[in-house]
Amino acid sequence: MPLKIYNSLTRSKEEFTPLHPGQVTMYVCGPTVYGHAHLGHAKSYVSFDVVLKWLRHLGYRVTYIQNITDVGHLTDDADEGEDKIARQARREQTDPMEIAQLYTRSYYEDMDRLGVDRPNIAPTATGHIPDQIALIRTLIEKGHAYEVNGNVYFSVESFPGYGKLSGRTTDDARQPGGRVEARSEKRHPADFALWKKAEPGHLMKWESPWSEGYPGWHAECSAMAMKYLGETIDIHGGGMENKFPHHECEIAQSEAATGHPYVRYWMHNNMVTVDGTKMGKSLGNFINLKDIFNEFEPIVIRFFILQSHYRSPLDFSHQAVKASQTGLEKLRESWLRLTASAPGEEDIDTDAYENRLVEAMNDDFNTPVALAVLFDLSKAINTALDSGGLKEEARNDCIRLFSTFGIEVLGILDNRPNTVNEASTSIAQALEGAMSLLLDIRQKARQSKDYETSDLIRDRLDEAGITIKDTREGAEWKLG
Ligand SMILES: Nc1ncnc2c1ncn2[C@@H]1O[C@H](COP(=O)(O)OP(=O)(O)OP(=O)(O)O)[C@@H](O)[C@H]1O
Ligand SMILES: [Zn+2]
Repeated sequence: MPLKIYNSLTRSKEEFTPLHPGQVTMYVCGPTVYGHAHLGHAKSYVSFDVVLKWLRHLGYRVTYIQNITDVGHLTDDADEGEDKIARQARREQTDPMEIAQLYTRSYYEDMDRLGVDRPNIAPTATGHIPDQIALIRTLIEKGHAYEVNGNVYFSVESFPGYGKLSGRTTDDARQPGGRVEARSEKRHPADFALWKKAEPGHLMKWESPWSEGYPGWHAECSAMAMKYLGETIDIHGGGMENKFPHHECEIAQSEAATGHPYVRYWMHNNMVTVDGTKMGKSLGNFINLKDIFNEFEPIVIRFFILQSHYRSPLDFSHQAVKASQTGLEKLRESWLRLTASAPGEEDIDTDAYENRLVEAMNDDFNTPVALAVLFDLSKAINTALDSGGLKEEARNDCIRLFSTFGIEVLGILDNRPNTVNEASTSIAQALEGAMSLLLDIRQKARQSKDYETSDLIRDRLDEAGITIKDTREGAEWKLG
């Protein structure tokens, strides 16, 4: 089965074929860096990390761009309100650039801990002002944008495709965000700002042909995506709340400027919620990743996220993450037992498991199903190991499947020594307990002159690679 992706634009699962064979261009909206990343961000970026890893596993050369929004994202979607970064700078009594840099570093720190691969290019909005100005200039030249009092707006009525992603019409959008539009200088209430003239005292501002000001939030993604990936990109991702207005506006301004389709596959992740409400910085109900990492290993959070599909909502609770932790422990134990196991006679139909894993990932990156298959496989492995071990070939295939899907693609198992050490410690403790029991039983058998039982214990342990030595202090055991 070939890879199928749910395309938000056509509202259907489509077979994936990139524009250029063997190569994929992918753009995902990055964070607005005015606070530490929260669990909602983790869902978005872990989900797209798995998309990236699976595409690379399939052999595509993927160029992955994820921007950093460090200017232009206002507190209100309707082109009003304060810049989020500037507002935070005011609160922390520092420069906006310091805020942006502080939280950019913090963001990558958290994503690294979650095992999220860094993008090939991470362009910032402030680093691409000339590109945004060039895009706006083209839109004005082509009659899709107009200037009023130093502000530039995109004219939604000039672009018939406006609304094709979100399903909104320009009439629906008459009052973006459901509010009565305050600014009357727009020709149509749904027109959105491409450039804004800076108010007095505004710190982040640049020279432009229209005014000293700053770009609207939507302009940066179009300008940077097209600069690095070309006029038509294969995959564009982001959270579903960004379909409107952000992505709708991106489509309008990009396609109006180039005359070409902007994105072939639009992908949107669903939301992390708390008691059914979206987790968000502006809503104040967020849980910082740094705080969660004090309680749970980052890999547990990654596992928790991937246990639900990227297009499903994920409700956060401590109990739910604890349950994930227990589940992950089971997988880890099987993985460790498998790698430490000696060959035996048991067989597993690993092809069947592999087919199910590939099918799950090719079915719009269905990570919960892939994880369920890994659990089934781990049960089969445990049963085989309990019955004396796996045949060499089956054992190698199982190791390959765990490495490919558990480590490389899903990133929920690792080879990090501390994890292995933690797991080995618990196995060593269990072994210690079991051995002390066996040696006690053997001692009792010897005392009652039941040499048949005591020899049986010694010989069977010997076969299992454990040597018993009788000393004056009592019996001792060692591996090998
Ligand atoms: N609760 C959430 N669940 C899933 N994805 C989210 C969530 N919150 C944000 N995202 C996604 O993270 C990316 C970065 O979002 P952004 O930095 O604008 O964060 P935000 O917390 O939504 O900010 P704000 O609350 O101020 O709107 C976007 O693609 C967004 O859709
Ligand atoms: Zn964007």
